[in-house]
Amino acid sequence: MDGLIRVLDLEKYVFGQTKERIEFAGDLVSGLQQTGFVILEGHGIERELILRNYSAWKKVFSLNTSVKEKYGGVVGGQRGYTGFGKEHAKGRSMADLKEFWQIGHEFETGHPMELEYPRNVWPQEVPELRSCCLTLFHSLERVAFLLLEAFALHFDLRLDFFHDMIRDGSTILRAIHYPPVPQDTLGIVRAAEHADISLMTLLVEATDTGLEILTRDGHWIPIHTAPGQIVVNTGLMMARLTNDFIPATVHRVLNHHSNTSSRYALPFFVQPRHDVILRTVPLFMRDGTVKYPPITVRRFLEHELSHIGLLKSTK
Ligand SMILES: O=C(O)CCC(=O)C(=O)O
Ligand SMILES: [Fe+2]
Repeated sequence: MDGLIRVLDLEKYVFGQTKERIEFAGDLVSGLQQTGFVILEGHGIERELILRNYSAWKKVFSLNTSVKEKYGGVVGGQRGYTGFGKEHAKGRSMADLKEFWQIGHEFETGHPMELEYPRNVWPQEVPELRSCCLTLFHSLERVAFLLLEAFALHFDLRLDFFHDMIRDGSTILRAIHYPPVPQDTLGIVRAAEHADISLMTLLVEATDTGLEILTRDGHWIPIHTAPGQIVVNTGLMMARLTNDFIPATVHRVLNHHSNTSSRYALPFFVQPRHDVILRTVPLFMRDGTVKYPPITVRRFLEHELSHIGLLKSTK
């Protein structure tokens, strides 16, 4: 099934002339429209930065649980550490086999957005983490800006249509540790099938295989990536804006039977500010039907996070 997921080169957009930019934008949109996933090269993020992040995060997750727990407890796991047994896929009661740590935007004192999100939580035991993690965060955000600009170009929207939503957004970089899988997992997997809540997700190369997507005709296929490639997928927020024209494709991370080692992953969930209203863009209402009523990002996040065990249920 290799070849089903398109491989795109972002340099074609960044350095290309009008014709090449338009071609890139068309390939991006049709790739996402067909499978909800594309693979990106030429994104300009140095592999060395990614490897430095993994080495710092491995140190963090190898700390004693009692130490990691000191950095937990932020409402909804929005920032800092969330331990095993907390998050489960929507509709599942068994938690995924993972622990994770989330990082968001940092604002200077006095910035109007300073109090909008919980503050980042950094482990004092791994002092080198903050700088390489924030560098990766901003590098991934730059890639997201470019991809969403190409999206807007393809649909003849204002080029900063999506930028206006995600600037200072509720975007999250999530570092995940999936430990070696126990012999008998009773059907529990590293990450059960789910669609992402985000507008778009960027996944820099995970340290092991296991990611699979559900195709439109109901088959699970593995995603294979080469070193340095970024997997890009669209989430529920994009599906709402586009009336499902761009899907939020279901995916999962399977345990591999030979797994005696940990797996680490760094998904970057690109999300708008809380006050942004997710409403279907008129161009996607071709036959006049709108599948999803408008909802603020704040309300949508509360609703979705309550379904995966991270927030108490909301009305
Ligand atoms: O671990 C991965 O490769 C992907 C994780 C994922 O799908 C998620 O956290 O939403
Ligand atoms: Fe996901």
